[in-house]
Amino acid sequence: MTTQSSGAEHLRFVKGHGTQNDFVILTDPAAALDLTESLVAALCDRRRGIGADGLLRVVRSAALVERGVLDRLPEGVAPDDWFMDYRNADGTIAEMCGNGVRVFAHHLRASGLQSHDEFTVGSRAGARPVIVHHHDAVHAEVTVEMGSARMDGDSLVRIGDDVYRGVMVDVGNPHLACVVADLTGAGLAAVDFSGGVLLDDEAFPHGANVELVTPAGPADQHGRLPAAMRVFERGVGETRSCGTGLVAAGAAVLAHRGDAVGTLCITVPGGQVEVGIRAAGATLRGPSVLVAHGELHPDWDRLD
Ligand SMILES: N[C@@H](CCC[C@H](N)C(=O)O)C(=O)O
Repeated sequence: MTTQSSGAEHLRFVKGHGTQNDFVILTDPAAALDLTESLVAALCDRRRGIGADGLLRVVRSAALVERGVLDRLPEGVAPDDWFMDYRNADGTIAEMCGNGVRVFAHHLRASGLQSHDEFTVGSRAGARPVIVHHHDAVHAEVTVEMGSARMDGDSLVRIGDDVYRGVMVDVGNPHLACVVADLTGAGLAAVDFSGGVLLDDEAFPHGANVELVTPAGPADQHGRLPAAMRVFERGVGETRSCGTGLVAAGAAVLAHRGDAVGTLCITVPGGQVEVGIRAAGATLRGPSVLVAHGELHPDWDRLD
């Protein structure tokens, strides 16, 4: 985790992204770091720190319980599993991050912390089995078993002057997935998220991530339905991709068609991801890129 220089600690980090949803990765097996909200927010700040949509701490699951970060291990997570301790860019904790799990799994394989291609990643939402299809030091393709996408009624969101109706979807974390069937690609690109999103607090007491998704024609030669999506993330703002949001959007598009299962290829501003919705659970398959390795200066956050 650290190297010593002049008696001061230099915190090592990796920077990575999954379809341009980007993360600072800190390897901290024994949960020795005190990840305060302000520390995470400063690290994720694009001017003051490294800059990212979120932070992934790589930690042994048992260590989080021993250090009191978690009360108990989430369902299906073993004490020895590597745990993705996820934080949003504003420092808040979220239960799950789909793009994060792909990048996390890639980092484990590329760094040698994991020697198999199929293993389980722990998250606050439970165990997330992964398959690393191929990887090198920079690029990988990873499938994540995302668990179920539970749909639970409708709600509304205001974005600028427009109000959208969506379906509330729990993918371990909360989403409002709005299928806007008559929106063109250009119309989707023109939506202005700069004023944020206004949700129904009663429907989402802990906030939610909001997806606007538009189906984009018939299935491709692989039987995948195309769609396009933009997302506004809780604790971050607009991001160029959101893995849990892609699963929520995929389930919502299928429900809109009257289907319970199917496969989609969804385009987001940061790239393309394949989403499978099955009775047994959802899958997310897509790329991961490890962009850089670095070391924080011990005085990096001194403000004078
Ligand atoms: N970008 C993530 C989701 C991160 C958590 C989210 N902002 C929340 O607060 O629930 C993804 O890829 O799923």
